[in-house]
Amino acid sequence: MGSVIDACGVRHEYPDGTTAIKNIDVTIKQQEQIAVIGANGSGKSTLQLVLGGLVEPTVGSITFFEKTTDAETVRERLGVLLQNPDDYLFNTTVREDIEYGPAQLGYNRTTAERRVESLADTLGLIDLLDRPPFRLSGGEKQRAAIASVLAFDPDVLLLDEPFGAVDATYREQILHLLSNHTGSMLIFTPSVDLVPKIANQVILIGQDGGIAARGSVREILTNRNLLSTHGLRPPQTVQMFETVLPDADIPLTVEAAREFLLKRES
Ligand SMILES: Nc1ncnc2c1ncn2[C@@H]1O[C@H](COP(=O)(O)OP(=O)(O)OP(=O)(O)O)[C@@H](O)[C@H]1O
Repeated sequence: MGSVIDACGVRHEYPDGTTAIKNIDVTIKQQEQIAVIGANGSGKSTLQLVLGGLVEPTVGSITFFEKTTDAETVRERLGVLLQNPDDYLFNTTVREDIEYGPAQLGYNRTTAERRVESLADTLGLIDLLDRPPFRLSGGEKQRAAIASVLAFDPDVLLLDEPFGAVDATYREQILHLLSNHTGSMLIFTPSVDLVPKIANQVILIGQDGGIAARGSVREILTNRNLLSTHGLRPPQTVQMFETVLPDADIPLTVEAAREFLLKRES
């Protein structure tokens, strides 16, 4: 399968001399769904900016879609959601913000409106479409920002903490939208509990800003020593079952844990 992002020997230093990420050699292939986890300050957001083509690496190179190192030529194929939703919401109304993507893609008016309505409906934004984005709550802003990124229908999603300010109901809706995304997806997050629901692979960023490990969700999230070396803990279900079950059988989500317990009772 072809690669969508190929990073070779990447390092990024901020102007004050801080090295945020280093020795990054990573290939993201079509349709891979990867959670990039790491402790606070390990370099996840910087890696997202660099892999999303918004920041040039200080050293090394990024090739997009096996054809270019110039992110601007493939900008609309990369859906980058930054940590701060205010970075997306710059129009007069929420509707205009979400419509911006389909308009850029040259969709006709009816198709664009349908896309906006469908995303707004799933993300509970219908009644907020005519509001100025600055009059939204934190969670509403985050949902509007996600809608405006998904409206582009990009080939690759790079999402920094998409669930941060969002409540449980809309978290499920976002998970549902993301599970329908057929392209590649990278989710950058310090919280491991949702990872088994959204990803099938994990990249662990170490506290030195390098890739400490890459593997299946189960392989990485049941490895308590590896996680604790890099300032993280396994998901709660792993913490509950790790002394009771072998790693291969530990339920990774609450739903899987419930199923396991019900089966055991019957
Ligand atoms: N603009 C900047 N100038 C200088 N150093 C920075 C800048 N932005 C981030 N850093 C530093 O780079 C390192 C990586 O930061 P980054 O924001 O990429 O980490 P992160 O893993 O996303 O953290 P978090 O989980 O807290 O969001 C940290 O040491 C941070 O202090």
